[in-house]
Amino acid sequence: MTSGLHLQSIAKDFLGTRVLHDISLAVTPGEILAITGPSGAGKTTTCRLVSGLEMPDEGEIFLGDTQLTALPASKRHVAHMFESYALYPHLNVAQNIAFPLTSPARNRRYKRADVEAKVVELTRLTQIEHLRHRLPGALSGGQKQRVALCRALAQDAACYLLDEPISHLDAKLRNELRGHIRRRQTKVDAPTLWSTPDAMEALSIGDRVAVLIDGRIEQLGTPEEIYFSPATTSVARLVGDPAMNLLPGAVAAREGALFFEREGVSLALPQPIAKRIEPVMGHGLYLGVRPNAMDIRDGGGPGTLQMSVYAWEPFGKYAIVTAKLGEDLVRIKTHRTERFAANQPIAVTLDPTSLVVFDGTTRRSL
Ligand SMILES: Nc1ncnc2c1ncn2[C@@H]1O[C@H](COP(=O)(O)OP(=O)(O)OP(=O)(O)O)[C@@H](O)[C@H]1O
Repeated sequence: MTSGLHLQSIAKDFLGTRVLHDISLAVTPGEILAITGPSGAGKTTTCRLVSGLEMPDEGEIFLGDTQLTALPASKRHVAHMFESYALYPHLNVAQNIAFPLTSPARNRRYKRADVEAKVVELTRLTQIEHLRHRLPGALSGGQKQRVALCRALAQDAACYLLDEPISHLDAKLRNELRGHIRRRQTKVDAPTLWSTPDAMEALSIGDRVAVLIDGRIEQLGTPEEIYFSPATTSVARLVGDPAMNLLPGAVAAREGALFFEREGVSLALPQPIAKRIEPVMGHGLYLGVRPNAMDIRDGGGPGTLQMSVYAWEPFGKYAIVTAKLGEDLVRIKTHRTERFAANQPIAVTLDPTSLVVFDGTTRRSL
């Protein structure tokens, strides 16, 4: 007896174009797998394949020992929260949330008091309790989104699919709800797929994260693996706020050490990185530097990079300085609170222990 959700080598075509390639995923009961990727990467299509709104062109989907692809959507016991909400316009908020529990199509019967208790619990959790008697037409986008979320979470499903469940809420509510929903879903005996274009949201909600780019899983791993060891430059570009800086350059060997070099930059690479680079000496490469692994210094000197300020964005305790390094723009997260003026020269140091190196041709990390 297997448990959890398994997607095995799934492929999907639309109008003769392949939009999902060889997708294999496993999500265990009580686990949240966050799927993140840019718009059009295939997140919604993946959810729709699991709930039965689309059929795969290749591959199989199992929920426990049941082959889902052989079942119609109504028999899959999957709670699907749609990105478009899909609320019933003639039912009020409470009736929309209760609908999957009270609909005659369901085999399980719930007591009225139990349904009411679920509605109260979930509307309270999502802070829409006061709207329980409103029709969807009289709700804001963010309120509708919370109704759709409650309707999915209210179900005793064998699998939960939450497609961009909190994207239209304000930042404070998003932060609060992430924690509440994480706590709730890791206690249920069913897997959860959470789709979001916001990679940082994916890292904070998922036990594991799948990064989907152009219909392919670019990387599947723990939030720490995705953040600290992005497998490719595409993942590196997606993750982080701001994302990792990627500096193109080359490696040169001098005096028994390896240096990252580009116009105006010569940086000795720490030994562990140098070892990984040796096999691809002579290739171009990208040096990946997180904005918080750089610091702005008062003076120049060996090991510092000379840049000029392009833009300065203060955020209270820290600021983001965008600076020009040759033709590239580099983003630096600094705890220095003074104002940086446009074109001001700055000296920047890098923390060598947090550098990531990518092959310039394959764009995979070394
Ligand atoms: N019914 C359809 N017919 C044709 N193409 C489709 C259809 N549905 C989706 N696609 C295409 O499939 C690809 C994946 O779309 P999908 O909606 O799964 O992406 P997504 O990652 O969820 O994007 P978003 O974050 O914008 O919602 C896109 O190129 C999209 O245009």
